[in-house]
Amino acid sequence: MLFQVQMDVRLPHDMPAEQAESLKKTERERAQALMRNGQWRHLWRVAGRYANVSVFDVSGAEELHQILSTLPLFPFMQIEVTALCRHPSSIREDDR
Ligand SMILES: O=C(O)CC1=CCC(=O)O1
Repeated sequence: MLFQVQMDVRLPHDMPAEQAESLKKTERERAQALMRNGQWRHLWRVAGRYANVSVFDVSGAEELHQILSTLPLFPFMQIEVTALCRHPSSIREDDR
């Protein structure tokens, strides 16, 4: 199943810079591992905001929740999930 996920990152202003950089580094490593195994299909920055729009390819809501809730930045993100399905007019073979 495909899910669009919007993540808005809200790091506390008083978080020490070192801690913030460490969290971002571990988040990047985890995201790239999930991209390599195909679960995190797209990752786009929302222009002008500390937010991303992503597409996940997972078995269902439980797997998606397991992934999102274990992201290093999870405690500092507001997350919105939208289930996707194939559009009948799409000509892209990978939109499944
Ligand atoms: O910067 C973000 O939008 C949060 C994030 C998700 C994956 C990653 O590497 O950073």
